[in-house]
Amino acid sequence: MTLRVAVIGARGRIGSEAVRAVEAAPDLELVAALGRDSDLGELTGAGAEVAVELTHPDSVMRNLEFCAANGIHTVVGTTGWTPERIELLEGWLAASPGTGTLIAPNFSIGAVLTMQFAQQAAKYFESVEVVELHHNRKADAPSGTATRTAQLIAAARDAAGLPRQSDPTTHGLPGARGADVDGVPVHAVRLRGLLAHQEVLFGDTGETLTIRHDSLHHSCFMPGILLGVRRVTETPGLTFGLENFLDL
Ligand SMILES: NC(=O)C1=CN([C@@H]2O[C@H](COP(=O)(O)OP(=O)(O)OC[C@H]3O[C@@H](n4cnc5c(N)ncnc54)[C@H](OP(=O)(O)O)[C@@H]3O)[C@@H](O)[C@H]2O)C=CC1
Ligand SMILES: O=C(O)C1=N[C@H](C(=O)O)C[C@H](O)C1
Repeated sequence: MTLRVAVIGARGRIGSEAVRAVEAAPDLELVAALGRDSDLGELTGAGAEVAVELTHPDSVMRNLEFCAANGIHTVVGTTGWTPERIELLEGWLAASPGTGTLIAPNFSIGAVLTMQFAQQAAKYFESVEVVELHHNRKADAPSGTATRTAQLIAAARDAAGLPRQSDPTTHGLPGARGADVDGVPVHAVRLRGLLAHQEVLFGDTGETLTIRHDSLHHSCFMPGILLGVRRVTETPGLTFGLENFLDL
């Protein structure tokens, strides 16, 4: 028995790679590949059991509302997650018992480990900054991965009773110290030629620690997407982060 899978955002950078990955998986069947102009009814018409959502922060909510209402499980890579959006999604899933959604800020194993290592290091260093670097066609900044990394670092520091970090910078151009994500400065670089990269910089007396991850090709996201597709059908409700499906 194969699992019937659809990809929404099928012509995009990651979506087109996901289409190929699903087609190549013997236990999965690609039953629909939707672009911006497609009718969401194609999902139900094709009998999709799982939809992989890889579109744009402006599109993702409408697509997920439709999927939840129709009992279609979703694996979501699209960024733009706020507490308000998560609450809305949880409401749609609550009204559709048995339906599961995985939101993964990053599907690559290296990025998931980067977040875990950063969380682990967070309480040992006074200073921490996140630098994310992406291709220049990216829709948003900071990246979903950098935002999640900073949130995890901040939570680890709060749990250890560490104060929010501060420095004596009082003069300069707005933005020079990056965006403030839960007290952690996050800097975003956009450069033609890059794909997706992140450095987490830690500093304390006489030493620094740099955790760096580089995504060099969209293929690095595929094992995570396929794992999500296979696991989400047996995981009702919202799961946030691929680490929940990994044995780390
Ligand atoms: N979690 C992860 O590991 C990863 C997440 N991402 C995220 O995935 C998202 C897509 O990234 P990327 O592929 O680079 O972006 P692209 O712009 O290359 O692709 C997005 C695609 O979605 C299409 N699209 C937009 N709205 C809709 C809609 N309502 N229905 C169907 N299709 C739609 C676009 O069509 P059109 O071109 O006509 O606008 C486009 O083909 C981003 O949020 C990105 O941050 C990316 C890589 C990894
Ligand atoms: O837009 C991208 O390319 C990526 N988006 C995700 C993010 O914002 O974190 C994941 C990865 O960084 C690639």
